[in-house]
This record gives sequence, structure tokens and C-alpha cells, in this order.
Amino acid sequence: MTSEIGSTVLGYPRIGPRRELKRALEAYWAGDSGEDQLRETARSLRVQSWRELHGAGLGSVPSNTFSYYDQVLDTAVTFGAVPKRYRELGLGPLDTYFAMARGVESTPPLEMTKWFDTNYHYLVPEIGPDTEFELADRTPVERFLEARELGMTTRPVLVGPLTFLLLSKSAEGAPSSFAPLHRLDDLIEVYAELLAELHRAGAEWVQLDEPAFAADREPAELEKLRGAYHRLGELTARPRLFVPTYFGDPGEALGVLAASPVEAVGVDLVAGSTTMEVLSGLTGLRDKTLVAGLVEGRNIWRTDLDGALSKAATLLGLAGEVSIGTSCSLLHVPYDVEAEEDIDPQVKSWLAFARQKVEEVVLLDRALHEGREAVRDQLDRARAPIEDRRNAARPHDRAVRDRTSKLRPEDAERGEYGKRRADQQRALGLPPLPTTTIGSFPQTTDVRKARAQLRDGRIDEATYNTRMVDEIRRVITMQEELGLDVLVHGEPERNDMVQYFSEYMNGFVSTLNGWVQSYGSRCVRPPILFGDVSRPEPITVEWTKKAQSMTDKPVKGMLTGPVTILAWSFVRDDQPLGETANQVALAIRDEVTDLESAGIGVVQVDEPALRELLPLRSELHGQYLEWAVRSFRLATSGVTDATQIHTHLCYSEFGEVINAIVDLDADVTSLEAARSRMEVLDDLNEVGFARGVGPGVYDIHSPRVPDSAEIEKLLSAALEAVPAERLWVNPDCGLKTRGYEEVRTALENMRVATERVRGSSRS
Ligand SMILES: Nc1nc2c(c(=O)[nH]1)N[C@@H](CNc1ccc(C(=O)N[C@@H](CCC(=O)N[C@@H](CCC(=O)N[C@@H](CCC(=O)O)C(=O)O)C(=O)O)C(=O)O)cc1)CN2
Ligand code: MET
Ligand SMILES: [Zn+2]
Repeated sequence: MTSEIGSTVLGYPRIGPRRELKRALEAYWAGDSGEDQLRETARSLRVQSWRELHGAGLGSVPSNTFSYYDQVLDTAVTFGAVPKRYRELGLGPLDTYFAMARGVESTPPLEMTKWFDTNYHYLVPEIGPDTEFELADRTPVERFLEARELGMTTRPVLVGPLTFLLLSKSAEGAPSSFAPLHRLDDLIEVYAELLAELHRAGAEWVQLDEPAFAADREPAELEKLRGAYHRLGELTARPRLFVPTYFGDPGEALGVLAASPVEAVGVDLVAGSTTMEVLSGLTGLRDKTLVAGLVEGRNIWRTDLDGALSKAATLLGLAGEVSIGTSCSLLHVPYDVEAEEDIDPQVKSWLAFARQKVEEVVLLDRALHEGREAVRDQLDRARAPIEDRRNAARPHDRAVRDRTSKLRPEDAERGEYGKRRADQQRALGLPPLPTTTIGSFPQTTDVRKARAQLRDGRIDEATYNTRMVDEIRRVITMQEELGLDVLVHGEPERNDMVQYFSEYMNGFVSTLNGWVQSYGSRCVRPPILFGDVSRPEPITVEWTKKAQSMTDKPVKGMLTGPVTILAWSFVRDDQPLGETANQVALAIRDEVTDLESAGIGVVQVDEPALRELLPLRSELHGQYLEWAVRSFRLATSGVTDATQIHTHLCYSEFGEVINAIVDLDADVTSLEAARSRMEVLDDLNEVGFARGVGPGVYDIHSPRVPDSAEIEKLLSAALEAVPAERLWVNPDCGLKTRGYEEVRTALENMRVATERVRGSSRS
């Protein structure tokens, strides 16, 4: 048994190179295939990944990184944290698991939220004082044995106990003084039991992820970290422990881990800007392995191997062993850049997806341990694209630079709100409590098929456009029948709210197969922002005009904001994000003013990712919010006072961004609220928010259709906090993942409820 861990990756994609898992899951959920088929697909994906990683020459191959839905949910199930309402459904283990993930008719799913500052969503475990932790499921052991039978000794990966509890919420009914972390001691004993089983099964190393320590943490939490790993460390028969933090600087947690009995510590040397310095001051690593996360796990640029190697070399004296790793799991990047046939060859040569990153890790580790000479040819070959990218003219556009350099503060200012309000009311003549939706209507199979057919050349553009216009007509007609006040065109022509725009802007390339899991079976293909961004010609104007020509009601133009475009793309790392944000903002600004010129009086600029990009460390918040807010304002300040600017944020816990929402200065802001019972409005009042607001009255994440009485109650509650002339009525988010039947009924109920409330607030 070797003592070092060797080169490694912290995790790997699992949806399948051709989204095999997505298809298998959706077929199973639809009742079109059985459990055996789903399990077989899953198994073959695992085997394929292990073989690939093993074959590439990694020192240590991770296992248990596969999940049917989400690794946090897996952890909850492993340790018995299944809330009673799901147990009582009387379903088998797999269906109980899916009930927690997706809900069933009688029982909504667990809450879902963003995994740190990524676009991946995890399910939020519910932990109470009486949650009975037990080793309820042995999947990590089974997967270890599965790989073992194929001749591979893998390293099981688990969400660490601290991160698991810190990401959990208190179960309903728990006293307000309770926090899930209070249950750490109980939970640790079950982790200990699992470690013992893994040891008996032959596991040499186990990875316990603790990314929660890249965010601000209390001294008491650091103390718990110390206690937990001390306890796990003192177990006699256990595998070696490898504890990585990632997504930023671990700060003081690094010292705690260095002083603990764990055998290996992992750090993110890409996102963590001060970690190198902290490491050089630590002595506790002398008898440990340091896994240096030098290959970025969440962006797609090739690694500058020379730079990484010199960093790694300075670490050599600090730890007993140094191994090369990825900065975080590769879950956040696509499988293989070689599967991309349409990306411009020069840009493509700059890219590394999961598979290429594994090669980089292996090569770096060899260069570090066998010497540069041993791998000279490979290093030379790897250097070429790095230098090419550094010197390339491609990313630079003089006109874009000129424009951003001439920006003045007043370019991000609109007229005084009172005047805007009066002008807009005159132009639009809306009733009190205007009704609207967030933009997308159901993306039907027909719409997606038409897009696939256009791509394969089976239909021409004219045919495609006709089909989209037909879909727009259906959406407009439906909204007129429902009597909504501000209509939308429904976004059928968009594959995704970010990818779509990127395909019409300079500075981006998009992928054919670059799928990344967002939640469950849902994936996105983040576009690659490689150069200066501009918008050569209008993108949405023709579609919006078409929709407006079908109705006398105002049609709301629908755009994605600069922060969200950055957050959901792979962005260039050769200039500050704020600079890139200005460029994207100006491109969107051009679109906003073109919509206005085309007679569109209401334009929504979505910023659902404003919160997601908020740095994990509070000391960095101010700087981020400054450029984020400025870029939104830049995008939306080119219009006259009479044009109404909406924005949409689909979350309800604003926390640190609440003042930023005021600063966005949008005329109307829609946000999620159905599940939080309108409490968000009080939060907004507290910071002096005094613009139009549309707290969602209907949760679109669930197939459940709310009745009108329920919506009426929510509206009445909203009216306690916001006067009728500022209150808008809308769902929580876009309707693209729902079906037409449920959408029609839900919106009908929303309209009925609104009329009742309008009637009673007049009398
Ligand atoms: N980028 C992004 N991030 C986001 C959101 C978002 O809307 N966009 N919303 C929040 C929630 N996240 C979400 C992420 C994905 C999806 C989603 O629905 N994704 C679709 C894919 C959307 C897409 O790109 N569709 C393409 C390609 C569709 C496709 O699979 N086509 C088939 C063929 C057509 C068919 O038979 O259906 C194929 O290529 O094989 C299109 O419409 O053109 C999916 O996984 O199913 C929803 C929400 C937060 N993060
Ligand atoms: C994730 S926010 C979605 C906003 C977009 N306009 C939609 O309705 O789908
Ligand atoms: Zn939304």
C-alpha cells in the first residue's frame, strides 16, 4: 500500500458524454422504462468513467461521484436523514429518493438551491433534533466494490460532515435555537461506521469534501471542524483521509486541517488567491500529502503548465508529499473538447474539458516528480496553445475597447423615478395589480425538435421561423384569452436564455455537446466567452415586433442581463470580470434601445444569477456588487423615461444583495415568493425599496397547480406590505419546464384571484 495519494481529480461529470443518464432518468420517470434499465445505464456510465480515469494514469481514481440526482441528497440518504413524510409514502428506496428530489403529487420535494457560487443545484437536507442518523444505505461501499471487481482500487468521495450540516436546514418544528450543526457529534459516529466499512472493503483513501470552509465561518464552526476530524482521525481501523476545500481560500480552516490527523489536504489554488501564502506559513503539513488544485475544475481554459509547475515546485518543501489535482470536481465542465466539431480551431486549441484536464493533471504530476526532462516533449506541445492564446489578436476588438473606455457615470443613470412612473403610466395605462408572466412558456417537444431539425438541415430557416411564429401566436392568444395585462412572446426560439444570446454576439463560441448538469436531469451548454463582446445586429427585435403585431396589449421584450450572461458562461480569465461585464452590458443596452425604437414599451432584463455570483467571502462583496449593479444599469439606462424596465430574480433569500436590488433601479422587479409567503416584501421595505414589485404567487418548480383561493391569500398578504399601485402579479419564474395544461389552469387561477383582490381593494 502506497502512502501517497498521487495525481487525482476531485470528481467527474456523470450525466454521460451524450447525456445518457438524462435520457435514462426521464424515461424511468415517464414510466417508459424500468428500474433495471436505469440501473444498468448508471452502471455502465460509472464503469466507463473509472476505466477512462484509470487508463489516463491518475494516481488515485475517485468513486461514489456518480449520483442519480445529487450528491448532497445521496449523503442525506446514506446517513438516514430522510424526512418522515417521504418514508411514509411507502415507496421503494429509489422512488423514495426521487420523491425527495422531485416530489410526488401529495408531497412537494425538498428545497433546491445553488451549490456555492456555481450553477449546480443541490437538494437541501432537513435536519432536526430527532433526526435519527444511521448507516441506512451502503452505496459508497457497493460502488467501491464494483470498481474493485474490475481491478481498480478507487477512492470513495463523500460530502464532509461539516459541509453537509452547514448546507442543511432545520427541520420544521425544530426550536429556533436549533441548528443542524448541533448534531455533528451524532453524525460523526455514523461517518465513523461508514469509514470502518470502507476500510474493511479495502479502501485505502476516502475523500471528505469540505467546500463550506471557503466561505466566511465562525470560530465555533472552525472549532467543530477541528473536533470532527480529530475524532475521525483517532479511529484505529480506517482508510486514510483526504479533505479538500474548494471554490476559494480556506483561510483559517487550512491551519485547522493541517493540525488535524487527516493524511491529505486539498486546496483550490485557482480560486484561492491567498492560499499559497497561507500554505508557506504552515508547518503541520510536513507529515501530510498536499493535493495542489492547480488545474481549474470549473472553467475550460487549458492550464498554463509552466506556471502551475513553478507554483507546485515551491510547495514541495512544505508538505510531506505534493500531488497534483483539480481545483474542484470536474462536474462543472463538459466531458471532452474533442467531441466539438464546430468550434473554431484556434479557439478550440485553447480549451480543455474534463478529459483534457485529466491529462493535464497526469502530466503536471509527472513533471513535478520525474522532472521536466522526463516529459519535455509533452510540455513543449502543451505550451503552444497557451502562447498562442496569450498573443492572439482574436480576442481583441478595438471598437469595443474604445466604447468601454469612454463610458461616463451618467451612462448608468436613468431619469428621476417619479417622472418615469408618470410617463410609463400614461403610455401603458395599466390597471392596479397588473398581471404578467416571467417570459418563457412551455418548451414543447415540437419546438425542440424543430430546432434539432434546423440544425441537421432537415428543415430550412423559413420553415423553422414559421413554426416559431405559430408557437408565439399560440402563446399570445392564450394570454389574451386569460386576460393578462402585460404579455410575453414565450421565448420558443431560445434553446436557453444565455446560450441563445451568446450565439448572436461576437466574442463567444458555443458547443454542440458541452452539457453540464444544472439540476437532476436538466443540463445547460454554457457558452464560451473568449473575446471582446459586441452585438452586430438586433437579436430579439423581429420576434418581439411579430408578437406585438398580434395584440393590442403591451408585449414585454425579454433579455438576459450581463451578470447572468457571465455567470452562466465559461468566461475569459485574462481580464477582470467587471471589464467583461461592461462589454456585455453595452451589447444588451443596444438591444434594449432597439426594442424601444421598435415600439416596445416594456423591456425585462433578467438577472437571476445576481445572487449566485456573490463572492463566498464577505470582504469581496462590495467590489462585486459595484460592477454587477453598474453593468445592469448600463444595460438599462439607454431608454426614455416612458419605457418601463423590468428585472427578474428567481430567489427569495436576498441576504447580502438586498441593497443591490434597490440600486438596480428597475421600474419593476419580479422575484420568487410563493414558497416564502411574501416575507420578502417586508425585507424589501426595510431597505426602502419603493418601485414596482411582483412577488411570485405560484411556484413553477413543481407540477402542482395552485387554486385561486390560495393565490388570493398570497395577494392579500402582499397588499399588507405593498400598496396596490406598486404590486404586480406573476408566477415565481419562467414556465419553460412545465406543460401547457397546468400552465393554463394556473394562470387562469392567478387571473381570477387578481380580479377578486382588485374588486375588494376598490370597495
Ligand atoms: N443556463 C441556464 N442556467 C439556469 C437556468 C436557465 O434557464 N439557463 N435556470 C435555472 C435552473 N436551471 C435550468 C437548467 C436547465 C434547464 C433545461 O430545461 N435544460 C434543458 C436543455 C435546454 C436546451 O438547451 N435545449 C436545446 C436542446 C434541446 C435538446 O435536448 N434537443 C435534443 C433534440 C430535441 C428533443 O428531442 O427534445 C437533442 O439535441 O438531442 C434546445 O431547445 O434547442 C434540458 O436539460 O433538457 C432548465 C433550468 C438556473 N440556471
Ligand atoms: C431562470 S430565470 C428565467 C427567466 C426567463 N425570462 C424565463 O422566463 O424563462
Ligand atoms: Zn427565474
